[in-house]
Amino acid sequence: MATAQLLSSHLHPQITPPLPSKLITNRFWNCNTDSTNNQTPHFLKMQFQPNSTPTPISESQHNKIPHLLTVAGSDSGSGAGIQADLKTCAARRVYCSTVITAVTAQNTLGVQGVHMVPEDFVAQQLNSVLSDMNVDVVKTGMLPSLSVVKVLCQSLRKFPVKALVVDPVMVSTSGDILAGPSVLAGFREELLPMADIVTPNVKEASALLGDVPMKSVSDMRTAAKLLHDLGPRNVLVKGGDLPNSSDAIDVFFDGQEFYELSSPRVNTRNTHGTGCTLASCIAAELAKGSSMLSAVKIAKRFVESALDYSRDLVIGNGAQGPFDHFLAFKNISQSSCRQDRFNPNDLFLYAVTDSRMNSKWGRSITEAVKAAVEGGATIVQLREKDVETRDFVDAAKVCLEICRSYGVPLLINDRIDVALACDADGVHIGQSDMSARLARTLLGPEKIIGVSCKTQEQAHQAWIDDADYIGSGGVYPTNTKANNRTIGLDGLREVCKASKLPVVAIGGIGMSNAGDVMKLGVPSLKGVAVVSALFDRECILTETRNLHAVISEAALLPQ
Ligand SMILES: Cc1ncc(COP(=O)(O)OP(=O)(O)O)c(N)n1
Ligand SMILES: Cc1nc(C(=O)O)sc1CCOP(=O)(O)O
Ligand SMILES: [Mg+2]
Repeated sequence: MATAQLLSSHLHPQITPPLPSKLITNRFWNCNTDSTNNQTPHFLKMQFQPNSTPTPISESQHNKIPHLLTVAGSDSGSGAGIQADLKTCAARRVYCSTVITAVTAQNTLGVQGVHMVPEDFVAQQLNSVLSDMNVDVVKTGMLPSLSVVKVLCQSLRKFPVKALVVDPVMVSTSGDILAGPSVLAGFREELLPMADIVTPNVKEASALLGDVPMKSVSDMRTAAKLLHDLGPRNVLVKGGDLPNSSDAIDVFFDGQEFYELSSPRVNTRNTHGTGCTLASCIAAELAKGSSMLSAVKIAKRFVESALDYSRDLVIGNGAQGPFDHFLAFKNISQSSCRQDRFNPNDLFLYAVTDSRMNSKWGRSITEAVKAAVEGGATIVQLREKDVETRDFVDAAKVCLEICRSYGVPLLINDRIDVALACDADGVHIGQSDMSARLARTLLGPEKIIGVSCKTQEQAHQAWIDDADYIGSGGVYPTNTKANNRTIGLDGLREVCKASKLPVVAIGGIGMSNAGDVMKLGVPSLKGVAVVSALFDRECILTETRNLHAVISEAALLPQ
């Protein structure tokens, strides 16, 4: 049941240099190469060789889809329970099978009736799915009796899975009791010790701990620690119901560190099913291979975006309506070829374009980008300060095709509108641009957001605001950006040490000093971002290859 295999480099990032002349990076893309049909996307795997032209490798045989089993109750109104889990998994592109523990008659007014499924039939459903279907992760919701908890634990011992996510559902959003006191004992003694994460809200956390008072974030931290003592590997105490807070603050505890994850409270009546959705989204991301913290952060973003996009939806006449799991993706997931998740190692060799340099050398943006990715750039940012918006969008669309064919993410500097218009993989924003928090709201949970940070405080804020990485500099003086304050290697080291996000160094970096930057040896430092060292040169392809070789060598050296 351990999640060791799920804990990727996101939690403890290390510089992972590509092996020279070997595979640099494998990225799996959900690509539907034929935009005219709507069949299930197949996977295209890209393989990069630093000293040779990258070649796409078709992987039509790659047929395994991450698989989640939800063990929960049915909600006739479809806002919560099994139905919410199915919708979440569909939105997150994970297969979901179901074991139904109870059938509830409910709507936006409340729960009118509960029909419990006999435990031997729950056992039969569990056996049917787990004995046959290669389930990756199990997520639990409403477990209406102690005997159902016991039956589930027996099945999990017989058919171990990669991870168990326990949402200790006890009371519905409308206040109706969905699990009695005997179930509490089952949770405490049998299920929680098997869980990789438990996700109570404050009321559930309080009940699990024998009705301890829960009034503040500090109480939530204490509760997270006490719940962790009951056996689950990770605890997420959700603070959405905590009074007197403009933000929804959740406390995540992994047994060693506490993380306070905050998101703005969305003002809407449509909150029915948020707990089920959050837990099934965490489980879905774990099934895809995310680390636990990364899965939790993605799930929070997903719920926040869905609530925001559904804030004015009207379904039913009661106090608490359901929300739309798919609306958030209406505008931003039209493209069938987008990267699933941000990989911090993509920051390794970060090429940032410059329109003035392209004009000087008589090159188009697209020619420059093509040469950089062919040379081994692992991520590209279009930093085109002097280009007309219309031309920028057109060029960005072509660059996106080029980058996607090489498996390289493409970000847009400053211009969220351009990023949205061309469905780029994300944006890079500075301290005077809009906040990363607002950019996240506009771009949704999946896009990559980078923020320029010169100080530890800015790095902390970027993390709070849900950015994916920070760019830190100027490490050395530069002519590319006017009046740019230089922080030096010492300043970079300080920011990297404080940053919970992966860092890319920028400013005056080139062949002569990139090695020194990479040798800094701080785990959060993932690579170098360069403009003139690639684009203010005669042959971008050669410069990129050479710089790649230099930083690969430096990253491999012992610190
Ligand atoms: C990777 C990376 N890091 C920092 C910057 C600088 O961004 P910003 O501070 O917004 O300045 P401009 O690039 O807009 O001049 C960057 N672009 N990329
Ligand atoms: C775009 C940018 N941002 C910086 C920062 O310090 O945040 S320095 C910089 C310019 C980097 O260009 P070159 O590689 O040519 O020095
Ligand atoms: Mg900017």
